[in-house]
Amino acid sequence: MYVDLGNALSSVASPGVSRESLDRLDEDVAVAHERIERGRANAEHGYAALNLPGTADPDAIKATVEPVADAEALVIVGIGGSALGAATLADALDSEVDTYVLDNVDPEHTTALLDDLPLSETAINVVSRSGTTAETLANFLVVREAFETAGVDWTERTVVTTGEAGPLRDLAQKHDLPVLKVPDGVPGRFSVLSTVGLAAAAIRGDDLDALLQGGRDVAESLSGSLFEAPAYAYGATTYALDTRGASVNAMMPYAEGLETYAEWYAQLWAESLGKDGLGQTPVRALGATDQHSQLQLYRAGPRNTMATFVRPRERIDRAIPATDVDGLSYLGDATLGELLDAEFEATEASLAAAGRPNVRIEIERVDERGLGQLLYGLEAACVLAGELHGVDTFVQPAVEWGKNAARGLLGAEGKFEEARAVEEKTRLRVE
Ligand SMILES: O=P(O)(O)OC[C@H]1O[C@H](O)[C@H](O)[C@@H](O)[C@@H]1O
Repeated sequence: MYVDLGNALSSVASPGVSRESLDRLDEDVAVAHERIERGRANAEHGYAALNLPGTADPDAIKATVEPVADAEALVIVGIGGSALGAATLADALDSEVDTYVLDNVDPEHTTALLDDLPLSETAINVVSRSGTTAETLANFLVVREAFETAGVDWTERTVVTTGEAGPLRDLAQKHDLPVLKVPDGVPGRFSVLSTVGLAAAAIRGDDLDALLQGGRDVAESLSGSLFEAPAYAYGATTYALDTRGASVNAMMPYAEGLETYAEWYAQLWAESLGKDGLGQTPVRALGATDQHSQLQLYRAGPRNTMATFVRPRERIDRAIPATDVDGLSYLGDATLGELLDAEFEATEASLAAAGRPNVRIEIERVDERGLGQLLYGLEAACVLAGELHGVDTFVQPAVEWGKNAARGLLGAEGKFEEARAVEEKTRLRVE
């Protein structure tokens, strides 16, 4: 993973960070790095996730999913950190296994998907760390029933990924389902390189070793200086820009397969850093598509936004056929990849020319190793940014509040006092 901070410097952009400020910030990076290393060494909650490239066991994962290795289709049932990592891999990597993610409880969508799937050839990977998340459990019950109605034994087609205990673990034991344990100390949004993201990847036939190798590439580069560790360079620069007014960070990969990566990043950034009145709002964008929608705002709107560009240095390319149509002949000398790269360079330069901060992240190509680098790299960047901001990166109490309110409304057992806030809503109706 390569990071270029040039367009974040105050000589280019406002807000921007001076080279001298980065040098001073590097002392804080050294302190934060020590804290992170201590957390990793003691496998503390959250920090333990940065050990996954060395602790995940790809062979055990492959062995556990073996009963569904013949699947033609895969449904991942999960939400948030229990879906977005696997969804990112599925979006980016080719597989013969058609992969679908049920991470919402829209009945029309769920019904349409189940109606279309070849259920007897379909594998289910139901994923919930807590084993209690209402959306995931509800969707799983619906999927199960669809299999039963079609006369397909769902117990033969299901792999469960969950924590040590909980309702989903109980259900798996009752039906003797293959179960993968979510490792201790790994919050959902940091779990893609564990059983949470890798079970689906294994069913799809992705190269787990290369994914973990990508993670190791970045892990090995972590050091006490942002000038030596690309992941820290990114984390420290976003922190510096945020504290200087860039409260929005638009993630804009220039690769169609990385569209879901921007979604994954949005959860990582929002849930980890949005605390104590702090945080940088993540925005999902896609190059070149969103040049034609969002870019106007980023170049000419309020000076509160930084852009993060991600691009692979190599891609499988395709020539643009020659044409003699007036004004279009220049396209015939190019490839689609060259056009996309030109759009990328032009957009980056256009923001810099307007004094708008942006950072470039590159990988060699969108493959398992490159994805391992991008995923682990942003996790390490996020942990560093959390240290610099002084927030508790690994909790999400605000999300838990809403989960409790929804469960209370549905009449779940237990005291969900948050549900009362729904009744107490302030109303000013206009009809
Ligand atoms: O894996 P689960 O326990 O089902 O949790 C799924 C998701 O639930 C909540 O929304 C949390 O805020 C997320 O961080 C978590 O990833």
